[in-house]
Amino acid sequence: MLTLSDVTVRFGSRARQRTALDAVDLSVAEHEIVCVLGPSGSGKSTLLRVVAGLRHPDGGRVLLDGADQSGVPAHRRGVGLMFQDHQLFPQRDVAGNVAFGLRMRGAGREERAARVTELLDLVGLPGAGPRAVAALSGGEQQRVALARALAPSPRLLMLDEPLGQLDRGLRERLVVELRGLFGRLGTTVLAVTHDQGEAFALADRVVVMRDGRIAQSGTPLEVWQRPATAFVARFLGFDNVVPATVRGTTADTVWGPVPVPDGSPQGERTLLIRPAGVRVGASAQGLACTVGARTFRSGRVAVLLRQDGSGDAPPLEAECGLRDAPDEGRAVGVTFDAAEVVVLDAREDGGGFRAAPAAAKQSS
Ligand SMILES: Nc1ncnc2c1ncn2[C@@H]1O[C@H](COP(=O)(O)OP(=O)(O)OP(=O)(O)O)[C@@H](O)[C@H]1O
Repeated sequence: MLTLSDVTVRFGSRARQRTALDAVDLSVAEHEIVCVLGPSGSGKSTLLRVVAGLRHPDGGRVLLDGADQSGVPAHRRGVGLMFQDHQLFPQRDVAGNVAFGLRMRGAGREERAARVTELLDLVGLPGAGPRAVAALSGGEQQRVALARALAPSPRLLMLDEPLGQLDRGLRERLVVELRGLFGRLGTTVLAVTHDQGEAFALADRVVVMRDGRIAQSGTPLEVWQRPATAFVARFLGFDNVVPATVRGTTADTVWGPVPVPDGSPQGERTLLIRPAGVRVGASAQGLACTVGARTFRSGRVAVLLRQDGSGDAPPLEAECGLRDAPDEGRAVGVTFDAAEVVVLDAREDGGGFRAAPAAAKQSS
């Protein structure tokens, strides 16, 4: 349905040019839900704007159903776009907002009224047509914005941070509803978000962006289980990511030898140890560490461990159950579970990116 081929977008004058999209190739199949994920400034919104026709690419092509869109204005592309601040018209009631795109298309009064009723039922706001948008909660406004974007039956629906403004509980609920709704309607969706939890819950396929390029594309499970690079791993909220030399089923790391799964790539690599694979036991066993900070997270405890006698080694994060998490200051021994260790394909990719994982983690 949608193909981006070698799409490049640059901003600014020649002297201070910034490449927002750098030769991006991306395809979205009919009925597929693709979520583009990435830190602030990685090019997510620019990608949507190029597809919507709100920004012309400096290079490359955008194809919809095989047709080149250069020269096709935004309103002729048949794509719906919902922005993060939902931009409802405050002077119109709910029905007036939902009917907006239909009115632009010249639909008659009866057709509009029937479609508004259908859409408001669909998004769980039956009978809300006469209500003033200012009197709606954030979540209700979000549903109205969604109904408005869906009303003209766009062949492709694009969502920019669709649930960005909402509190976490509501977001988690709405994201499940959205996935169900798109599935029932067979809507093709391209959404962008910086929230990995949202992307993983909504998408059939996740595309991770970094500096205007695609760092990884795959199903949520593929990306979660096997991040392509250290950058992707860190963006997903994993902090136990270190250089390693892999020989056979052992990796040599700053934390000493770590077992890796059979058949892992060999040589100079980057290692990811999931917190669930860091086993905390009695101090006589394994790597000697001292328990540092503990953080409660979704019914589990993230425990930061400092390796004794090694000021240089980064802290190790372990995931413990609520009842068995060791107290701060306790001396423990750490062993590793190879099943939770991933040898990443390339050596550390320079992705010393540390700012976003904290934000990404909060929502996980
Ligand atoms: N109109 C513009 N003029 C100049 N630079 C721009 C413009 N729009 C975007 N950029 C730059 O292009 C890059 C990509 O921006 P974009 O808005 O696509 O990122 P994003 O991933 O959507 O970020 P966020 O999550 O913060 O919305 C950034 O470096 C940004 O500063």
